[in-house]
Amino acid sequence: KSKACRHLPNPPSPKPRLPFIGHLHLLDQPLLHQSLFRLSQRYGPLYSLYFGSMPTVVASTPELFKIFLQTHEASFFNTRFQTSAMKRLTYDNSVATVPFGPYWKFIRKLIMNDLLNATTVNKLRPLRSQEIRKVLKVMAQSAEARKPLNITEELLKWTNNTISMMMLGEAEEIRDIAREVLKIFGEYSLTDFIWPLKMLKIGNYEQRTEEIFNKFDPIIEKVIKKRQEIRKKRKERNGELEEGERSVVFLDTLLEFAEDETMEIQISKEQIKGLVVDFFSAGTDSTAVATDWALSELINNPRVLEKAREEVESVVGKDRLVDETDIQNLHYIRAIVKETFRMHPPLTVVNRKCVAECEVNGYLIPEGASVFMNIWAVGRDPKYWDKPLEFRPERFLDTTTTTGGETGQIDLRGQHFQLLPFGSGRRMCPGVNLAAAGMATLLASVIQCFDLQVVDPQGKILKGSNAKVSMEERPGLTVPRAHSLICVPVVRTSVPVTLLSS
Ligand code: HEM
Repeated sequence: KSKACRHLPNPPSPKPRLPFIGHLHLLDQPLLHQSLFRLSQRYGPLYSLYFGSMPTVVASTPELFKIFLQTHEASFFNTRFQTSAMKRLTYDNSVATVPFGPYWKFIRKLIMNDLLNATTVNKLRPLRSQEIRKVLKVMAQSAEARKPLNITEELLKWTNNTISMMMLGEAEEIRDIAREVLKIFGEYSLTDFIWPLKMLKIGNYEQRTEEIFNKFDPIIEKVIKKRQEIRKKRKERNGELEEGERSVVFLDTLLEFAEDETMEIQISKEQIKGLVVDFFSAGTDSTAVATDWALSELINNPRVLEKAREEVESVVGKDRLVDETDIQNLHYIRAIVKETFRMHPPLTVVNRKCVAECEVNGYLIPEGASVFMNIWAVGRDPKYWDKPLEFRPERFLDTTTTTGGETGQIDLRGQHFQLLPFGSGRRMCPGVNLAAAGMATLLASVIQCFDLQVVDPQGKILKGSNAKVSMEERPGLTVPRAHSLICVPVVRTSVPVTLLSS
């Protein structure tokens, strides 16, 4: 311990701590955020746990989030926790977990300035619009056949295709394997927490990771090679895009950086592949899951749906489909997006690692400890939100004050510590604008075009107050609804069908 911290205790910790498993036996709920919440009611807003041999500190208030993410940002800057599958399948180069240092700075700058900056993202708007049209078309087909549609599955395809198209300029070949990668990222292996098991390599987790890697790697190699060819030909045409050729996608930019010998850091092929997996894992499941929660809340809250519909009709009208550029004028839809993130953050626990011991609220946070910030618990805490279990987007439009401040002013940019679905500070999610705009556009488009009729497991349409969907959660890479959203879409009479098939 450093001199200043020598006398300080660690945050309170449950007893006993067992050999090898530490406190894993206390995580008695299948959902981590719920176990952590339950323990916080007993041990307070700041307590410590051992995940196997990994020391962990759990925080459960916005005031503590601010201390960790802002006041002491430099001490909690580093790598988040990652499983062995994540390490292997991101080529040990995940930007989300790479330690703070020259490579992280370089790649983070590249992401912010060259990939996810407003100009590039705007240029790729036609690609995103096309992917939303595809979802609407599938819904329209299902409506015509009066057949139930697994909307959860369509949303996952939508985000997977969108990210893939923006990143690689194609989606066909990589789609299925990308889904497999995400699936194994969603499982965490006990062996990742308990070192004796790690040595024994219990279970077939490691073997499956290897199998997925061996399928993924040749596909991404092929995609890169294809893109190199396209770039070569484009160079021969002095940068001109060929008729029908897609815009410059993220991979083009990354390859250009890799070839540029004047760069301070020469990005390697392994690092490019790692970033591709990073974007798939960070951007697809999370956006699809959040949109699924939003649609489910709209089904269960017809008042909110009606109000959203009135807004879409007054801003967009009935003669054209919603476009991403409409979102700036759709205030209520944007409030629905925020309200969804408050109640259902896809990443329920924001995670950092302590790189330099420090004092927080009179306790010592030791170097090497993981910090788990339970943002899910704060989103539902009556201390910070008025009637937190009610889905009421209006809270983000009015200026009614709660203990947390004026909720009407709260945004998603990590400055309001009671709402942190995208984290905060220099390691905050760089995809926040892309994700929030994509979600809002998809929601507004579905609201404009369809009524979603809920069906029971036998496929029978439910009516009136029975037409509700379950809000149960299940564990995963992010936290999705426990059951797929299955509905029969019905085209609204006000929408010219020709718009949907064009
Ligand atoms: C609803 C959708 C999304 C949610 C809820 C979400 C949430 C998050 C959160 C909570 C973090 C950690 C932030 C922190 O520790 O302060 C993060 C990091 C990250 N996200 Fe997202 N994200 C979403 C979409 C996206 C998209 C679409 C992309 C890219 C296209 C993306 C790329 C990343 C990357 C690269 C990081 C790591 C940043 C770093 O460590 O420097 N995310 N995201």
